[in-house]
Amino acid sequence: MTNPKTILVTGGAGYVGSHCVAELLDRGHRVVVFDNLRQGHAAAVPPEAAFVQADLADPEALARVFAQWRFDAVFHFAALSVVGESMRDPHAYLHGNTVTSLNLIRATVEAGVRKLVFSSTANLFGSPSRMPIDEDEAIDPGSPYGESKFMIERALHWADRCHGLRSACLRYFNAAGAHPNGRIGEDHSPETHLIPLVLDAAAGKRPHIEIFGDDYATPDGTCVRDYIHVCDLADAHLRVLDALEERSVRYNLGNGTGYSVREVIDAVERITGNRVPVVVGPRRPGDLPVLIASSERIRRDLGWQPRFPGLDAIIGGAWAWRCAHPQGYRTLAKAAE
Ligand SMILES: NC(=O)c1ccc[n+]([C@@H]2O[C@H](COP(=O)([O-])OP(=O)(O)OC[C@H]3O[C@@H](n4cnc5c(N)ncnc54)[C@H](O)[C@@H]3O)[C@@H](O)[C@H]2O)c1
Ligand SMILES: O=c1ccn([C@@H]2O[C@H](COP(=O)(O)OP(=O)(O)O[C@H]3O[C@H](CO)[C@H](O)[C@H](O)[C@H]3O)[C@@H](O)[C@H]2O)c(=O)[nH]1
Repeated sequence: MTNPKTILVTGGAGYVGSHCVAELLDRGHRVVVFDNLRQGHAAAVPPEAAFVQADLADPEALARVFAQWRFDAVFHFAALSVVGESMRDPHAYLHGNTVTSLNLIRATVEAGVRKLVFSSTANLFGSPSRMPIDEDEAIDPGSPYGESKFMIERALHWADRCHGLRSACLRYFNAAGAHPNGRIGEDHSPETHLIPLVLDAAAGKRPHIEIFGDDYATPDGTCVRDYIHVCDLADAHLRVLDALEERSVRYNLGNGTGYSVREVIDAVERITGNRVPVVVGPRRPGDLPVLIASSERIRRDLGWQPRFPGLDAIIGGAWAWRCAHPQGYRTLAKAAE
């Protein structure tokens, strides 16, 4: 490592953030995690990272952190991020996600930090005109969650124009998998994501998986998504840091291959060797039939390419983590007592 950097990671105790922290530390960087632990886990933050438990809604807590460390960049993962919840409580998302991000952007600008990498989402593309979806697709958020992410993208646009804060907006498609080091993985409460739910059903921890609709205009009638390994997302964050010397960027991040809900269930049965009981339910409001990313732009610009592109590798890693930590981070927290 020739040039170690100091990075502030908001939401670094969460799923994607903790994998990015691991990648940063592996590459010799210094990390400060800022997380309120509303969803994240202290046990997901390794001892090599400094940890501040605080809320982005608290500008004074932010000011203290920026006064204590001199950051080279900010990685901003912290957010409310459940699409369905945002449909039931739009204010929590339109207000909560934006106010906390505006606090962070202001503190970043005031501290003279010049780079910020932001977790955006495929939910910006609620009415795609073509598949796969590239960065020129029209923005039409599919939910208040997606709208809040778009509002933050716009705030970052103006922070660049007015203050020279360079940002990368990374629109993740479906993050999945677990770190090969076996220490970190996906543990949300409540869990809403398909792969961990199907794994729970395979492990007998849930009676079945409910398929949200099998009457879509897709080959088997179930929704198709582009699952991207969480470590490939982390790698993209590291690559865009250098690109930000020049200009702000936005990239769609996926593998470019779609898998249906039934294909995910079949893969889980194959990998675990267990049967997954299935119940077909109604469609979930807000779900699109197909979401597949074109990541040609980041491949071309930065040479990014997924290291774990296959569904089996993604599910296999997630299964290994769940087998090693059947209670998720609760297992680790107990062991540390
Ligand atoms: N997981 C996905 O498939 C996916 C897809 C697209 C975009 N994203 C985005 O990526 C980011 C990370 O997603 P994730 O799945 O890791 O979520 P997560 O809930 O596991 O992690 C978010 C972390 O932020 C923390 N946090 C939330 N609000 C905070 C606040 N006000 N102050 C301080 N900390 C706060 C939580 O405690 C949690 O540790 C989110 O911004 C999400 O919207 C995720
Ligand atoms: O119990 C379940 C859970 C999910 N699904 C289906 O599985 C697919 C994937 O659902 P997830 O909830 O795992 O993921 P989403 O595609 O809804 O959402 C993901 O992508 C969004 C962008 O489109 C957001 O960024 C969000 O944070 C991220 O989790 C969807 O078709 C959903 O209908 C089921 O059939 N049953």
